[in-house]
Amino acid sequence: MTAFASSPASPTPAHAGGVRLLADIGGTNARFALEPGPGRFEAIEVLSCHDHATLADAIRAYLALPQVAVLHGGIRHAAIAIANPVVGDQVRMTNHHWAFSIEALRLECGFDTLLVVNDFSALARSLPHLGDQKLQVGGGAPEPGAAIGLLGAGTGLGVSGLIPATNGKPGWTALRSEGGHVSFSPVNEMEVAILQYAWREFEHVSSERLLSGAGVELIYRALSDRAGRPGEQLTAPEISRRALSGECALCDQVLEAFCGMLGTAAGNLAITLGAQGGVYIGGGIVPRLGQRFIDSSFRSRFEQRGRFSGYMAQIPTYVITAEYPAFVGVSAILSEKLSPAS
Ligand SMILES: Nc1ncnc2c1ncn2[C@@H]1O[C@H](COP(=O)(O)OP(=O)(O)OP(=O)(O)O)[C@@H](O)[C@H]1O
Repeated sequence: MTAFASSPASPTPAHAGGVRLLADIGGTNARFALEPGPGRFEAIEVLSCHDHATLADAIRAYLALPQVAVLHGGIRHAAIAIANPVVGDQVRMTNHHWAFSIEALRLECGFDTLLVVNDFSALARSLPHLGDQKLQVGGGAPEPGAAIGLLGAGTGLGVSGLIPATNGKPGWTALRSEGGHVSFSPVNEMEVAILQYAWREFEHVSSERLLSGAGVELIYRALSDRAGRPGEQLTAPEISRRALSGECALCDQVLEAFCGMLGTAAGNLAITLGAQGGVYIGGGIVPRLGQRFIDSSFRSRFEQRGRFSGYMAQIPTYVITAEYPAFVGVSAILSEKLSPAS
């Protein structure tokens, strides 16, 4: 478990319905926070999904932590962003074994309200509120009111976006997308070789199979095989570490391939949505690459679009630098659901 300092107290009023519980559940990390008042995130903790048999166990473990328990006298309202499609009451994670009924979980935890939404739909809702917690990587100014794209590589590849609200009100509608599962499209010989290697393991090679932590490891195996060193295995964090320290040329090639492929995927999303409001990159991997990502072929691959290269050159791309942006989105969704009763 990793603990982080609480955000500083702010003068926003307390929620009338008491302290709220917010969670962002990925295939590897379960991030929790308490929200005593609008936009105040406190007692942020990151638990490992693998340490808990069920999501209910992880929630109970978080709420019982001494530094958390002291801040709440029981939770009435909670919202969870989770890495899988959410349709109906039954939830089954794509990249982890947790599965549950939303209503059964609500009753088990004793909440009045439990909202469960897709993690990238929640993250998309946070984009208009990021302020300076993003870093622009190329392109011009975003076109006001135009669609916005979002993708993030972590345990999986999350995809979403924002389109202007269509109900006549100001604001945005977040897309419910499973765009990480589009078919991977190689654009050069090396990527064709990586695809051919991936076909040995998967009948359908989606973008997520390569643009994720497991994907970094697969690219490493593919390029090792191509270099005549088959069978080498390294974890994604170790590949990054060796690449960034300069001690492994092959690892650096893997990161370069990963960033280039992400550029193509981001460009595909931009051109499909007409995302002239920009494309945002989230997820756990890219922020860990720092300057190496900025210096990579990501942006040139984003723009490499034949007759549409000029169109793409105008579209800004951003790396999300906020540490816990999904809490902002999931908090807004819960507030909307409870408003004005709470
Ligand atoms: N330095 C690194 N370089 C490359 N990959 C990394 C690095 N550190 C962690 N990873 C990989 O990132 C993944 C975890 O990503 P993240 O922190 O976004 O988790 P998550 O929110 O649980 O994922 P998701 O929301 O996609 O299910 C793991 O596959 C891990 O191997």
